[in-house]
Amino acid sequence: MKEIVIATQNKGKIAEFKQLFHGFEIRSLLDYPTIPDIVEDGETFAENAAKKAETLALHINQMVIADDSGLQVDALDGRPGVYSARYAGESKNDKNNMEKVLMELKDVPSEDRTARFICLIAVASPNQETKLYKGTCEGMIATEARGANGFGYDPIFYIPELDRTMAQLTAEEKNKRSHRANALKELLAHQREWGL
Ligand SMILES: O=P(O)(O)OP(=O)(O)OP(=O)(O)OC[C@H]1O[C@@H](n2cnc3c(O)ncnc32)[C@H](O)[C@@H]1O
Ligand SMILES: [Mg+2]
Repeated sequence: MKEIVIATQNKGKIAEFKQLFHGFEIRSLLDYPTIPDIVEDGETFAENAAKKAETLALHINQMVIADDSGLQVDALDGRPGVYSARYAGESKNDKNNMEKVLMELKDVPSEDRTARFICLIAVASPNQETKLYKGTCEGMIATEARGANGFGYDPIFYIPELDRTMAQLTAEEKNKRSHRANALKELLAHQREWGL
């Protein structure tokens, strides 16, 4: 089976990529435990995605994909943005991150709670220019967490058309409309360039 290496340690992302890239064997940073932590010090999703993909591609000398993603809340001027994973502190705790967003929005009326998930996928290969593919998914921030599927901010990300939060969708439903799925569609439109 063809193999795809994804520079992520996030088990939620790994599970989604396994479903999205069917027919491929998915490897991740969890399979390369000796590679030092990659510091995400970029100011944009694109910079961080490129850094993650390029760093691992150099270490293993083969093509690597990375995903840098996050939640952008309009009433918070785009926060948590690139700081989504660590919004409530270095412990990277999903529940604390969601509580912080809900607290910051406690006086914001429903019509002003618009938000989106953003995903930048970088593809890096030794001696090739890194390419970036973007996907988004529009929604609203709920007033409380609902649902147990997915990961990260999914329980507070409400999708009005479906009247459910992202965490109330099945994996299949999320993978049809998510920011990650949309970015991957862009990548797959170029898959021949990458020999996939
Ligand atoms: O860097 P890697 O190892 O890939 O894993 P990470 O969790 O640190 O990933 P990011 O740096 O891209 O941070 C993204 C954060 O944004 C949130 N996020 C991204 N995609 C999401 C999704 O599909 N649903 C809910 N939250 C998501 C979640 O809190 C992630 O931890
Ligand atoms: Mg990260």
